[in-house]
Amino acid sequence: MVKTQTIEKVDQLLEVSNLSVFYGKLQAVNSVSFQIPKGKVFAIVGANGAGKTSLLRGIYGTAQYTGSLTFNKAAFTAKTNRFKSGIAHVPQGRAIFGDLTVKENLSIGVLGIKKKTNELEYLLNLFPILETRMNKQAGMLSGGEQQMLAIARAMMSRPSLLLLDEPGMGLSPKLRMEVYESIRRLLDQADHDMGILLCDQEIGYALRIADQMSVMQKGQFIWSGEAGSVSVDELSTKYMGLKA
Ligand SMILES: Nc1ncnc2c1ncn2[C@@H]1O[C@H](COP(=O)(O)OP(=O)(O)OP(=O)(O)O)[C@@H](O)[C@H]1O
Repeated sequence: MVKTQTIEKVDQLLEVSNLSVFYGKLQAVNSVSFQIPKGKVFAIVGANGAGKTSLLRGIYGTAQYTGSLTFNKAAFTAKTNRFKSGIAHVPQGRAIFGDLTVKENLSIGVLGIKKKTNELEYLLNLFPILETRMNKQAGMLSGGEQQMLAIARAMMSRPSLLLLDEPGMGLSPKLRMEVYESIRRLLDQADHDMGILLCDQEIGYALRIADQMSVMQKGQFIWSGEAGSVSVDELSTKYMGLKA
């Protein structure tokens, strides 16, 4: 009798095929392909100038790109509104409104979309620290709290895909770890199917929370695999040119 093997069907959230990103004549991303399954954190690590931010911008449609993007089984064109399709982008540098309160910052996250009833309650469960800071000016929060606020604001629209560009930048190792743990928690505790694409310069933090990872260099992926299949030392020495 012939044995049939059951292959688990993976439900892909985002399928990126031959993505290239350009700034005029400069090509920042060179024909990159990967998939993000629902419920997973996909991390892209690479040094300064590797092309991480450009890749996120290509996916979000804010930089000129070629290649194909399929999100929740629908093909994107350059004109598809990514936010309305269910993608939220937290760019580098915590784009919060420092003069507004935490509560006001969060309410901006749902502008322009159909309001659900309990976004705030849902978010405060995921980021309990923000509940104690609701009426505080966002500019007065610590760096880690500001980063959590930026992520929480993006989550107010309950995106299916969250794009995070170096969420630990400028934070102390302790705060950085807190932010990364809250990122993993928000995926694991989300009340809907979602995935996360995270870009980072440092392998160690990303590796702790990622399910899958790629190393990017000069606009291309030079290593891709399961995060659990590799050590920080191996990736650092072999692919990032760093000493163990
Ligand atoms: N707006 C822009 N106009 C022209 N070139 C750009 C622009 N943004 C980025 N680049 C170039 O694209 C390449 C990739 O940059 P990118 O910011 O994507 O890298 P990165 O991996 O995110 O780096 P970092 O970790 O320093 O943010 C670099 O050569 C950079 O100089």
